[in-house]
Amino acid sequence: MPPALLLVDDDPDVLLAARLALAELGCPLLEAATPADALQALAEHEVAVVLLDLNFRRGDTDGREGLALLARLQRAQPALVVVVVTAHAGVGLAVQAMQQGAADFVAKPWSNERLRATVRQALALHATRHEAERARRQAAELGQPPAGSAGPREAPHGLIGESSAIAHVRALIDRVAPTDANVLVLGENGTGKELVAAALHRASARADGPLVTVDMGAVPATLFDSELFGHRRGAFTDARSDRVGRIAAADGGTLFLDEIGNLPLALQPRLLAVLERRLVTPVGSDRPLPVDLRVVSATNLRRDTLADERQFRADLLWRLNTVEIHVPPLRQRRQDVPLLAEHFLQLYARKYGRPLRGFSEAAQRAMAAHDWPGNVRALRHAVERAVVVCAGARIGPEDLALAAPARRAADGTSAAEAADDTAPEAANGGGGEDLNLERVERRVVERALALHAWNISLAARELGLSRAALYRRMQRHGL
Ligand SMILES: Nc1ncnc2c1ncn2[C@@H]1O[C@H](COP(=O)(O)OP(=O)(O)OP(=O)(O)O)[C@@H](O)[C@H]1O
Repeated sequence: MPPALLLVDDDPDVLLAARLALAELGCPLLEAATPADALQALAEHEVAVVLLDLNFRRGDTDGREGLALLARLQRAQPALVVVVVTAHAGVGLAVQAMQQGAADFVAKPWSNERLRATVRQALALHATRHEAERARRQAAELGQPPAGSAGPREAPHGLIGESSAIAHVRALIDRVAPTDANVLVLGENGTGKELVAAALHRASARADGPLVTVDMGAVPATLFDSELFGHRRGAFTDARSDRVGRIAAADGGTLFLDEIGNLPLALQPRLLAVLERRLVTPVGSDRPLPVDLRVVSATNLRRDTLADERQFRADLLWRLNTVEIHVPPLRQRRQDVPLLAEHFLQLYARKYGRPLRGFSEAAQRAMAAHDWPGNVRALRHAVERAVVVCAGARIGPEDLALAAPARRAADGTSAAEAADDTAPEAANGGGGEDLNLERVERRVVERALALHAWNISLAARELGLSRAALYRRMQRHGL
């Protein structure tokens, strides 16, 4: 159900007229005839926009009550978008309302077209505010918790864990962040490399500047120049307007080059040239622009693969890895599993409104024995899934649905081997071919991941999916 539009007026005829005019917008309409009704509607429903008649009490002409209600509505819900309605002579009042935070105004008698256009814009504004709020919450979740709310071992890096390995990573971040040194973050997929990059940015002198991420595995070679360097209008057929490239967008901040190991050899000199000269020339322009940025890059390739000049140019590597931070796989820091699991449990219990009492002992044992080939991301997905499906007060091993390789990994089989022989018979009780679409999909996703050593970009390419689409599937299957 989309959030509602609340109409506040004590004149039933005006309410009816507004209802008729706005019905075609397709969002739920609520009505309130008094301030108390309006505040109650706000408490009981998800409201995006309020259409508030400032002179909602008949005979009231100075709009005092309307303005007071405007303030109370905004206090109750800061993301709310309020459009005020005034009598035709009341433009001064409308201006006053807008100074107090109303987003727009409509004068009576209104034109239905204008009213609809205004409300449409208000709904769009609410969607933007809502999205910004969601992004803010997500950023907090990802490691920028609001002051005072972080757990003791979490702040300020957002990197949870008490293993000496993660303590070492945190100490390196502290030491390196204030310098302008380029940093290369190494580690398997899902170990937290992006969190490290974000932590470096936040703790640097560039924290007030932008942090711009480029997934080097996802930029098609044909769009590389335009995406990174930008283009001028008319530079090629589809260039209808100027476009700022990602590198210029990071000016004054940090450029995070994710999956740098996937940058084709042929394109590497282009990136190197920009990093060496600190000048970027948009496609179709002959004026290089100076850029001031710090580069953090990340890859899941092993150090020795990266050092192989047939894959990666030594001069580019040398530019990127002034400092290297290695984030170890979760199986090498198993002490972090309980803390991370507990953190994700609290996060998702809140998100899904499920007051769970923790993990059963068997679940804790299963998590401790698991190999976690997908690292922290897989743990996060497993706990989210468990929170959603758990029927009891505590999460059991069956809720976690750890993939077969995990359970076998505890007996010594490697995760990749086990992923490779996830037998269909296991799923359908031993006979015939298992054609259950969900299970087939899970197996295929698992195989692609195992085949590419959990390199998300390569597995996504193999499956013909975008990285985001693969992440969604991994999440659904608890991988
Ligand atoms: N130490 C940690 N504390 C809390 N959350 C973590 C930690 N490490 C990873 N995560 C979480 O795990 C998920 C994966 O982390 P992230 O995206 O940083 O990994 P990555 O190594 O960059 O993965 P990829 O190589 O696939 O892009 C994210 O949801 C992140 O918040």
